Amino acid sequence: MPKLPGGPDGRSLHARAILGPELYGRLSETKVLLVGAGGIGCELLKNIVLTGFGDITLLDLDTIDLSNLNRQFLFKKKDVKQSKALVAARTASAFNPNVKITPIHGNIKEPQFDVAWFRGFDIVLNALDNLDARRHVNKMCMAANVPLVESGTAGYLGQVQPIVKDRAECFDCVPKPTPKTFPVCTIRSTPSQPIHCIVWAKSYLMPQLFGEDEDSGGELDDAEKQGENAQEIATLRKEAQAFKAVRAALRTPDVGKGPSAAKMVFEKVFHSDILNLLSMADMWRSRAPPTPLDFEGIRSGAFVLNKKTYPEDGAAQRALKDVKVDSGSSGMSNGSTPNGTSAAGLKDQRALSLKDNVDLFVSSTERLAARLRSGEDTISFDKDDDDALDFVTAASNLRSIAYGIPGKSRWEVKEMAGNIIPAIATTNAIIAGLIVLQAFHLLRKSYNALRNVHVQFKPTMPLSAINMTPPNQNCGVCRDTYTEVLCDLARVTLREVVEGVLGDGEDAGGLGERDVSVYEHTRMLSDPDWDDNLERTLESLNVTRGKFLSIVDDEGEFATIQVAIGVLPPNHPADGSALILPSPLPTPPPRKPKKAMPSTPPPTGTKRAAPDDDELEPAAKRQKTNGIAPVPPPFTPSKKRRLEDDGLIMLETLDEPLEDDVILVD
Ligand SMILES: Nc1ncnc2c1ncn2[C@@H]1O[C@H](COP(=O)(O)OP(=O)(O)OP(=O)(O)O)[C@@H](O)[C@H]1O
Ligand SMILES: [Zn+2]
Repeated sequence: MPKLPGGPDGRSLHARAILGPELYGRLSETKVLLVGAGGIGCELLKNIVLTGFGDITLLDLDTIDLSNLNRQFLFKKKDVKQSKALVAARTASAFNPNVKITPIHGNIKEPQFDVAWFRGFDIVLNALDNLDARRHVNKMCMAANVPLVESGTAGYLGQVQPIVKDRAECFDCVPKPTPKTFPVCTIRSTPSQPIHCIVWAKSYLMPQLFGEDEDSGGELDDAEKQGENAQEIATLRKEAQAFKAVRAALRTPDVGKGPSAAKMVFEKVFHSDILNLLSMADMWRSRAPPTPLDFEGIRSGAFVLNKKTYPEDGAAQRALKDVKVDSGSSGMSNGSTPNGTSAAGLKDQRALSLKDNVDLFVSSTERLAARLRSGEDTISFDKDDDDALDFVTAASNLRSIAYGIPGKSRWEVKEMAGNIIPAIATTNAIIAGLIVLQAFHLLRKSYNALRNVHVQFKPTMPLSAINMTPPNQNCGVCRDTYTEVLCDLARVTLREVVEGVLGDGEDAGGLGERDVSVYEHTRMLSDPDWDDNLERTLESLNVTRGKFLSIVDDEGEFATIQVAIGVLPPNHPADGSALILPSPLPTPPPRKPKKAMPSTPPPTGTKRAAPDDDELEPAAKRQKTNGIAPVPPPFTPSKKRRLEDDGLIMLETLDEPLEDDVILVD
């Protein structure tokens, strides 16, 4: 048998043969940032360590949970509650003695991970699980001009997207669907599906009882504005007011007299509130009315539906009669299930009877109340918090019973309330492999070889590789011009930064005399008619390290300049300038001139999906601020927005009939 070369080289024999000596030689020096050490992150860390990447920074904000262990194989039971980044780095370091892994237990959005920090990497690999963090890393990579490989999995599906500024779409070029929302009144008065009851328990009841004491009136104001039933809104307002008493009871030590706090909550939400809603006869003309539940009656087994009040044998009655204990899905039995077990066996997957749900409601409410009394200020839903999950399971099932909707097992509630699609280790492994392949193309600068790769549920074609699409010209992230200033935030003013970055007037080749508006994220800090903030320091405006100032040309002729805010270097002399401007100054490219309207829409083959309104437009009109404003809904100062400000009409779809004086924005 031929002898493999020994020594340190034997380990890399295959990798070197496949990658070639040039790329392989560079890997040991390549600085990689891996964001996320979860399902994909663990697989990916193993891959890059074994491939020969030599300098890896691994960042994750979380600690290890027991439920991670089925797929996040770098962790063991003894590691539960420890930092994911630290444990993953320790385990994976042992796979290859030549690797240096720097673990960071932190949030990638923290200010110290600023543009200069990102610029220190040759490539960034995302292994995240949420849109917000993904968008943040995408923007930082655009600002730092570092290639990024973005990825995600959902059950059997997965995707890898290589991103390189100006050559391909960034993560934000294509708007992402916003999570499904439901009308307030469906959730609060007229649920018809299990998910409506789960959302009610998780996002309404739980915050009302265990969250911050705040007025929920805003949501109802909005519903009213949207034309929802005024009488119903008035009833819901009264209902919300009445929460004060039960909130207080939950926070008061039980003195052993009077009804328990859990019973008070039950009677309010499953009895009185339902009676109130029933009094609105109009509402129940075309839909089955809900049934008020009777706490003592259910516990004693005496609870029966009042046929006089509910003459129709509606869905509520059917649910109450429906005894199903044989499966984990959608069953709800009426009787008690002996000793908390069922034919189905597994505790979390069994169908809960009405009495089971009442018992679970009481015990979980008491557990949560005890936590409040022992010092926890607020408790919000977390799928891994057993007390919270029990509460949401029981409360949503009780509401379902009241409304004649099928119930859900604890397991199903966890999936639905946590928006969880069960993770599949194999999909994560395939995606992690594909990320490395795309990373090689980026490191070789073989841009023509880059592909968006999808793992799909198609036995005939489980993988699809799609050619890269050029950036969306309207993208409010990658079409902007990025620059950076270093400054002493306490000394430098907004005017100094803005005028410094714009430079001289147009005669001297700068943008200095143009009318601009300045934003920090969604906050407007100044515009040509409003300069109150210009003499204020960045610190006083809460414009801190890691944030961006967006300088938007009011004429819309030049691309927006995004100024990343950094701090002065440690060796900067104390009496030195408070501001270091970029050199050369940024030169944003001109925007495409506004085109005359073509009479027909562009051919469908080249038409991009119209960006989602939520992505591009603020729900509220732009708001002037003294720097400490409430955060309005996100928006990116975009071309579309500016055109609207210019008085142009924006069309929802290209199919809308065009008026004569409308300019079509391409
Ligand atoms: N802003 C962030 N900064 C750093 N790490 C983040 C950030 N947001 C998410 N993460 C990390 O990204 C990882 C994503 O991994 P994964 O999708 O497997 O989620 P998980 O939390 O491990 O598992 P599950 O959600 O299924 O319980 C998590 O470890 C999470 O802590
Ligand atoms: Zn983009």
